Amino acid sequence: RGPSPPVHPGALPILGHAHQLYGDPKKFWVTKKKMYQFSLDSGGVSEIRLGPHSVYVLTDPDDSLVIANTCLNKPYYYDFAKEMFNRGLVTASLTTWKPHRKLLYPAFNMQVLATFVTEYNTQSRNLVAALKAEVGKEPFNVRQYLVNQLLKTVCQTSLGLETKDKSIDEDYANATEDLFMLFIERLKKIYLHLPFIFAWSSIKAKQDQLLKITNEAMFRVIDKRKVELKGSVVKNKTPTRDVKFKPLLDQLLELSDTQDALSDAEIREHLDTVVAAAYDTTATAITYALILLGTYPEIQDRAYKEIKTVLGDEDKDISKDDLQKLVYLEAVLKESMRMYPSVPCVARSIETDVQLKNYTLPAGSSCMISIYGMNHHAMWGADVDEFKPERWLDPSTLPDNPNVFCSFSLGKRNCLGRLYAMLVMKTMLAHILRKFLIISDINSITTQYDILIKPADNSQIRLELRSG
Ligand code: HEM
Repeated sequence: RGPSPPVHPGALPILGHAHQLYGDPKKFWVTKKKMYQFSLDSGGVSEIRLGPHSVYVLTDPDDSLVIANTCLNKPYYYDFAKEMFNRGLVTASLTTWKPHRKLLYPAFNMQVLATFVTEYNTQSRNLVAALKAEVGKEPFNVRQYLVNQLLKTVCQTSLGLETKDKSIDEDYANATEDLFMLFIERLKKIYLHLPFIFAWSSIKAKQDQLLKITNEAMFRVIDKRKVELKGSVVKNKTPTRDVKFKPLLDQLLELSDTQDALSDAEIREHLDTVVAAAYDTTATAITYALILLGTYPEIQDRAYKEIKTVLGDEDKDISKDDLQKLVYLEAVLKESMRMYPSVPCVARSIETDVQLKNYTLPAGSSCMISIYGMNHHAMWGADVDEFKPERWLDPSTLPDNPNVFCSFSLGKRNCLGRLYAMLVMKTMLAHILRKFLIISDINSITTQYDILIKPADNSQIRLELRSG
């Protein structure tokens, strides 16, 4: 089989590297960063061991693409989240994922997303109104504001919920966040990887309580919408409320009616997946963009001037065409997502031997594709650790290998919502920047990891009102 990749330092007999995963979310992030760095220093592939299980850490973009396109199943530790998401796209096994990705794909095309832009504007205005309470005060937790607003935005566009509808609210968001913490808890304690031990653990009991909250909330939304749609067919009325788009839920119910393609349980799993995949990732990405803009006033100034040039002085809504013209703002977002990718790694199961450039990875192992590692690869140049949105404006200053930027993952199982994410994030950022001056210091912020990377501190940014 040829040479094996270098093994990350510190492996113990039986445990492997499992003992290094212990500790709080801040320490966990420090450990993960060390693992990515070792892989980078080792030429792009290294190995860690979770007990008897080998996990290869990839930071080489070509090898990562090979894995991303040939190994389409997720490893057994994604199953920890299966009780919540099951056949939802992120956790689905290959046989379910393939037909379901085809079914959901049209719901994320530009034509559909363009109909959401008015909603993105409305939610951005609500966000700006809420943020006014923080003007002139001490640094605060802007991520929490963004989480609340983006959850509402996603509930509108995916579930058709009106703003005042509280079916999916903070309780749902908190339960989801707690569930993620439990999945991580289980990942770190390898004895809990064994289903029969996990079944008797306090984590399983807590998980069941939380799943009851999230499942019941989502089934209530589906049932209510079914009744509404039936009622409107009987009365021959248009089924949509006073919104000008068809939410994902309606599209899935239609598929279930016309093609008998999806059960209610599958619809619930897709909706939970899309909601969970959407609001926290985008909230985190905007948070880091704001912190970085607050740290570099000249970059913030350039972004502000571009917004003023494209939108003028009026407080008008931002159209899809305006969004396309905000090229510097897009560069700011891409650069902050390069430096702080909300999802720093994804994993794949290796079911048959896979030949990479220098190694053959054996069947029965798994692979961690380090998005963070590749976004910090030496291919970016000597200024890899600097926040430089300008690099995105001139293709000759970007690495030749396009896969080296992979904040939305890479290959066939990449992020289905990337276009949605870019549109909503640009709209929100533009609304925030045209109203407020952001002051922050990225160097005072520590990062923690709980599937996503997030600022560990609540003191994230300060706001001043702009005069012009
Ligand atoms: C900054 C925002 C976002 C980031 C960084 C991000 C990143 C990612 C990544 C890395 C994956 C691969 C996960 C894995 O393989 O384990 C993924 C998958 C996915 N994302 Fe996103 N995402 C974002 C926003 C969104 C939004 C807004 C939506 C929906 C509206 C969405 C829907 C999905 C779905 C459905 C998948 C599963 C795709 C599949 O397996 O076919 N994401 N995302």
